[in-house]
Amino acid sequence: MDKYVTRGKRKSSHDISPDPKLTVSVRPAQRRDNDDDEDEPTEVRLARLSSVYPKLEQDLLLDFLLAHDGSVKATLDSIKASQGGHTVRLDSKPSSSRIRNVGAQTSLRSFTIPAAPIESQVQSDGQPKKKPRLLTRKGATLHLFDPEDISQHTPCTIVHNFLPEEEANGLLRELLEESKSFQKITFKLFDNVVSSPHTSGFYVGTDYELNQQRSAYVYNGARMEDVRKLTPWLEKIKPRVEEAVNREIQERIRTRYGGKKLKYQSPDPWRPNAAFVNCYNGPEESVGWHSDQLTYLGPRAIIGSLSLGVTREFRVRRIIPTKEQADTTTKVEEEEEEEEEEAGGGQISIHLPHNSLLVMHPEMQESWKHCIAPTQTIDPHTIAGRRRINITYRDYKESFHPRHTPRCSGCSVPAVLRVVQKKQGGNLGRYFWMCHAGNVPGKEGCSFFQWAEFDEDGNPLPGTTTRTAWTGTGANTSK
Ligand SMILES: O=C(O)CCC(=O)C(=O)O
Ligand SMILES: [Fe+2]
Repeated sequence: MDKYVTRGKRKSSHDISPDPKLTVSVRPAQRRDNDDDEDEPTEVRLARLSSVYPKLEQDLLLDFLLAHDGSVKATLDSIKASQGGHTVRLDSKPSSSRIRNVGAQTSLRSFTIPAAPIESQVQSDGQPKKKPRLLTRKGATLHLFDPEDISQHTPCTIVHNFLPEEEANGLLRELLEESKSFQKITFKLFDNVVSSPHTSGFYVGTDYELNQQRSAYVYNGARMEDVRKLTPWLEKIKPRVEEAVNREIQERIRTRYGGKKLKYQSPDPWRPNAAFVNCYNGPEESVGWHSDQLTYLGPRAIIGSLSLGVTREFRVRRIIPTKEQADTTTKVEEEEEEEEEEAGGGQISIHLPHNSLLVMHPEMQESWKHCIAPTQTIDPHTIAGRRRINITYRDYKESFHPRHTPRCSGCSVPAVLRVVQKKQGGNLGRYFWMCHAGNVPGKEGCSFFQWAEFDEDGNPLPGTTTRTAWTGTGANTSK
């Protein structure tokens, strides 16, 4: 019972935060199911809803309740109003798969957030309108299914049923076979060597890239030996992903950034030339909270992520900044940050079904973290069984090839690109290069540190190679 949503600062009678001081009030015998009682705990409200709609799952009822600020009356009115005309027939016997199915979940917009056409999100002066407030509470998870909700409230967009079915299945079959030889990634976390709780493989397009990856690029302080050529299916769908991601990028610029790309975002089309393929074999396999490495992608990186097989939850949470804004921060981001700060920073869960393409937009890696949460159960997939395959297509930029980027002279490991994600020191949002040897099993890090400077389009500026001793700026560890 720890999933809650709060709206704005309103501490109203409908604030449904779990307050340990609240005692379960005894419901007066004559109370009608649609009366609201200020002191009533969520459990009791849920039980009242459940008594009217016994066949609906508790999770779904809770979602509805939360979408109505905890008001049982408003929830019941809304459900009644939705009967007959709505996509989900709430009064009919719900098959649990239908209710839980991504395609069948109603959107939050349908309930409390006025549905606005995309165009109307941009004001006449070109500035994006403030989005409807939808806040997550610390320690709480807000589940989003609807593409418009996801686009509004996260730095991601999603395309369901992305490929024709036979192609998605062909790709899945091929990668399930490939995944038999995938490895766990090992890295050093503080003084321990840890390995990722899932397996992965890395693919590039050409022989030249393959050689470069083996001889020049460094990951977690080590060379990657197992680099593979894109498989026929990975190669085949690459142009589709490219086309869709570029379309989503333009759509986002138009509808969310007021028609102008973000500072440091590349104006060039996104061109995927590498893919990490992840395999999660069973509900317990996962990937922990992280931001993806910017080192070879540059600032404001964009990633196209295709999911196949078992549906899993992709969780995102904003890294809470302070009021001190860095100059890279956009107006949209400032507003979102303020909201998050007020809310105390919860997490949002995006459900990724088979054959869905998730685009991680340029706000994602610098300001948010993401993970694939371990879970108790999964719905087995007809082809994949317990497994989920995920492909993250990436655009490795020539200007971020290790031959162009700073290298630490104290040890042989090339520097990694990071961003200051914490307020201390007044450098929030600034990029820097640092030695990654501290993350290499068996190697100690050195103090190499250097601020990274880019032009408006995210290209490294020449002559920014002054070496400075590492003093600690509150930077966060990347994956
Ligand atoms: O499996 C996923 O959807 C995400 C994987 C991921 O975050 C990564 O490869 O960096
Ligand atoms: Fe990631």
